[in-house]
Amino acid sequence: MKPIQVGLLGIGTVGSGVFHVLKRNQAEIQRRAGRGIEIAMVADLDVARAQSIVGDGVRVVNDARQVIANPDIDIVVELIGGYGIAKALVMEAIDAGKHVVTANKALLAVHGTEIFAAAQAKGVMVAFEAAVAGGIPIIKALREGLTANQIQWVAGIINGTTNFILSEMRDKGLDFDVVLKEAQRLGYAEADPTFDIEGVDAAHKATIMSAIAFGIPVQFDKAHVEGITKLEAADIRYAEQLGYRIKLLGITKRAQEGIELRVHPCLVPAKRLIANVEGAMNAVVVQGDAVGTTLYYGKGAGSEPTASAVIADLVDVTRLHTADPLNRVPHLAFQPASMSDLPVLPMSEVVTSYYLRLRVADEAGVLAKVTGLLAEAGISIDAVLQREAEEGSRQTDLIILTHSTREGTMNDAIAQMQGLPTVLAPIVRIRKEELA
Ligand SMILES: NC(=O)c1ccc[n+]([C@@H]2O[C@H](COP(=O)([O-])OP(=O)(O)OC[C@H]3O[C@@H](n4cnc5c(N)ncnc54)[C@H](O)[C@@H]3O)[C@@H](O)[C@H]2O)c1
Ligand SMILES: N[C@@H](CCO)C(=O)O
Ligand code: NA
Repeated sequence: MKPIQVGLLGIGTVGSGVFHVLKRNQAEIQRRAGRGIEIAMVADLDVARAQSIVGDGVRVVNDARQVIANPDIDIVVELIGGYGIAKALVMEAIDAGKHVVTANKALLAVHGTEIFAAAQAKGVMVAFEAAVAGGIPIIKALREGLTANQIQWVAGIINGTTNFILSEMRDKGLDFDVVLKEAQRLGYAEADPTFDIEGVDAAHKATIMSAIAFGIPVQFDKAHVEGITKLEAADIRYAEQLGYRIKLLGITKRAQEGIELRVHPCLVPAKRLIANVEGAMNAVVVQGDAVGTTLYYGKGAGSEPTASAVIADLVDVTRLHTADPLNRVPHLAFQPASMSDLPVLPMSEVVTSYYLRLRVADEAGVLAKVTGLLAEAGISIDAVLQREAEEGSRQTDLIILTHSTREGTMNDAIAQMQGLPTVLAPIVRIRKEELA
């Protein structure tokens, strides 16, 4: 049988990895797919660079629409990125009856509902393993491997750039800006690195996992998004002293009244495996009612790790190309007619535990006032760490770890404590998850 014909839109970091791995492992991949997979055409704005990657045997154009219009192309792989031209091209490819493979989490988190509906109507597949945690097969695990389970929660380190920054700051005492530059140099960061450091990239990925875990539409606009730019070195140190590490986590949870969907820095017990995931590595923990806790670990970014996921999708699409469109694995794991309308909860309804740091006057009775306000709010305390005032200073840090409470309740309690004359600076609050 003729190899399935693939058109690549964009041959940068990920696209070139796809080309090289497909070439290197061609025979093995064909044995798995049951059919050859051939990159027949490439579109990139930089035609000369693209041609130098693929050699003379592959046609390179600068207009992606020529790939979509080519009747010989069966699968279009979108590796341009962003919500702009990439969205138009993906919709046009679907409209032209092509299957689509993409690594573009931003696109799917924001426009996924429209894209999956169009693909469903047209009877084509949109595959996106590379969009979440790069090479880690987390989409496959959630959608297929864990399909027997009621998923209870998913929590992950799903942005390599920020995990790299936190690791380097902690281990080497380097400054944020220095480490960010290094992450960019190493190719981990997004084209616009604010997406990484402000938690947006992780929220894109958490949004996609949330949809698959709970059978809800993708709703990036409902996600709570906080990055690492406001984290202070003092909190990283105090967390360590209390037996925790601070990680930027993407979390989605099934709660009583709806679904939690949030990205923020989080204290995690240092003894958990995920707390020891360092550098640019990613890890996702999934809790299912039947399977219990499972952990997925690996490279969430980079040329060949991401290509590994793109090619897995190419193999899946190749295998399923001839299958009954109504009997394929559904895009969001649940049958389109069986999606749930459980709401994504506002952050005030999220239930979690907290680390609080208060800069307080070093005088008698402060601790009693603060703990009194927490007790009045019904928030119970897990641990307290009071620093000795530094020589010559009349201020000190008071660190409190709490048990679980509603975020709205905590907001009110923080406002009350902030009003105390002995609380001298804005209270630092970092959420905490035991993840067990
Ligand atoms: N780099 C990673 O580690 C990684 C990991 C997971 C997912 N992703 C996602 O994969 C996608 C690609 O990322 P990348 O790192 O390879 O980006 P990149 O910038 O290295 O490559 C993008 C390529 O697209 C080309 N391009 C831009 N506009 C084009 C257009 N209109 N028509 C044709 N080509 C065009 C560029 O010339 C470039 O070669 C993004 O959605 C990204 O979020 C990347
Ligand atoms: N910028 C992303 C790339 C992989 O999606 C990261 O740092 O994880
Ligand atoms: Na993946």
